[in-house]
Amino acid sequence: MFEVKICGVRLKSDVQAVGAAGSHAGKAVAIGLNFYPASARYVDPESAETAELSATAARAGILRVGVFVHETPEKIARIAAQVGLAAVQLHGDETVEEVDQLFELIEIDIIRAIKLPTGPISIEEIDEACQPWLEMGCGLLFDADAGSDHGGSGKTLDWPSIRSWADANPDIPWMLAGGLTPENVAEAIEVTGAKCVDTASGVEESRGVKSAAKIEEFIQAI
Ligand SMILES: O=C(O)c1ccccc1NCC(=O)[C@H](O)[C@H](O)COP(=O)(O)O
Repeated sequence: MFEVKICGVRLKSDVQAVGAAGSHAGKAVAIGLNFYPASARYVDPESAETAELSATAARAGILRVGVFVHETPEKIARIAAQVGLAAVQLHGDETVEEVDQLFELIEIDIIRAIKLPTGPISIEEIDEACQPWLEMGCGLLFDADAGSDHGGSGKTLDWPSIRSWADANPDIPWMLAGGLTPENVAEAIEVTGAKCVDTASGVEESRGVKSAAKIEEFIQAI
């Protein structure tokens, strides 16, 4: 679907930076729009600014992924239609029943954040965390467990553990997140074999404020 997602984009200029960097590097890019009110990266789904952000991305051929934490399936479906999302990313502790209901309401992809500890973890433990979501048809995004913040922690996963799981499951597509930066993303890809990477804090000047230069460097480094 895409090779890189820059998550927590809040300004039209951020979208333009992602589009330009994607074109320079010849990469399929996506943006994450964060609809979790407690996040420093929150954008209001009802605002004219968000509609304009989404329209700017659409014109540039950039996919929009909506990030949600503990919203009702009905609200997620309404926002997805309103904003023109290509996928929704569930980053809380949503239940299988809630995700089942969401599948009834939307036809776009559902990405499940699999929040893992930052230390070494076995193939079996990762399998167990993924299994319910794979059975439902969700896409997988591996991220570092951010506790009550849910995401965007800047913490990295144990990449060799992810590689071991990926080698044991070569037919399952997945995405890598968690503390990826322009400086470490090439190594993360080399170690894990990730085909799709996601970052939020690694391309920011300060929490919630994206840097066009870091977005360019990150996408160039892939
Ligand atoms: O970014 C947030 O503030 C956030 C808050 C709550 C749930 C999810 C959130 N972000 C989701 C993402 O896709 C991030 O890119 C991912 O968690 C990695 O973040 P980082 O370690 O900062 O690159």
